[in-house]
Amino acid sequence: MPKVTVLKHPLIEHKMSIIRDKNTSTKSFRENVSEVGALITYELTKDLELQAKEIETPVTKTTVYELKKPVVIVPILRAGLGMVDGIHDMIPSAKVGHIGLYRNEETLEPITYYAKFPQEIKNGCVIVIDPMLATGGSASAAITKLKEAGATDVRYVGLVGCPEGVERLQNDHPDVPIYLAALDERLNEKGYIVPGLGDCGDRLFGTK
Ligand SMILES: O=P(O)(O)OC[C@H]1O[C@H](OP(=O)(O)OP(=O)(O)O)[C@H](O)[C@@H]1O
Ligand SMILES: O=c1cc[nH]c(=O)[nH]1
Ligand SMILES: [Mg+2]
Repeated sequence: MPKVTVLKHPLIEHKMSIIRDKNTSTKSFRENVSEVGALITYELTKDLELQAKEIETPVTKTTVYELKKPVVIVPILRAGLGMVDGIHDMIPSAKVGHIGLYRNEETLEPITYYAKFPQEIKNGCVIVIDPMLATGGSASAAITKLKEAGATDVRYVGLVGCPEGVERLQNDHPDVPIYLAALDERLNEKGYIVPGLGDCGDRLFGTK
């Protein structure tokens, strides 16, 4: 089973308190989602491989260490876009791929409408982003598409998950570690996470 890491950090808890509040403005919601993305990146990347390189500081020659493999960030549209800037600020060399999925509101099955990945997915570390891990159908379908395109080192990052989504992702992709800011109680009858934060895409983009 892949590891599930639920981050425990006062700054993440505080930002989640703002994100979950239904009275938070679109601007503040967007800023806090991106900032939690940046904070999760620290934990998410702590096992990335390094390679040695010789450089000169203003004082002397020395050995420094840089990331060995390329990093590719792949947000699941739309809501995944909200965490891209925070993660990209931490890893400016990362390439960004995109996958567009939406859930059929009745069946909750994900429908793919767009996919564009850089070639580095084949030899790089691929970070799939979707703030909400609800049934897990969207994250699982996105990762399947990435693997079909050649990705081998994939990790998933989200804001809020629930037991149903974690179980689905673990079963479908046992090799993919999961990083979340919070693991909530359950899904409701409409497929929303409880207590959750509502519809993340709508709250990010002001569409409701
Ligand atoms: O785990 P799942 O049950 O698949 O649900 C999670 C998905 O639902 C939401 O997307 P939505 O379908 O609302 O599309 P949007 O991001 O374009 O709003 C969310 O952004 C996830 O992609
Ligand atoms: O609670 C949920 C579940 C799926 N998608 C969302 O945006 N929110
Ligand atoms: Mg979506």
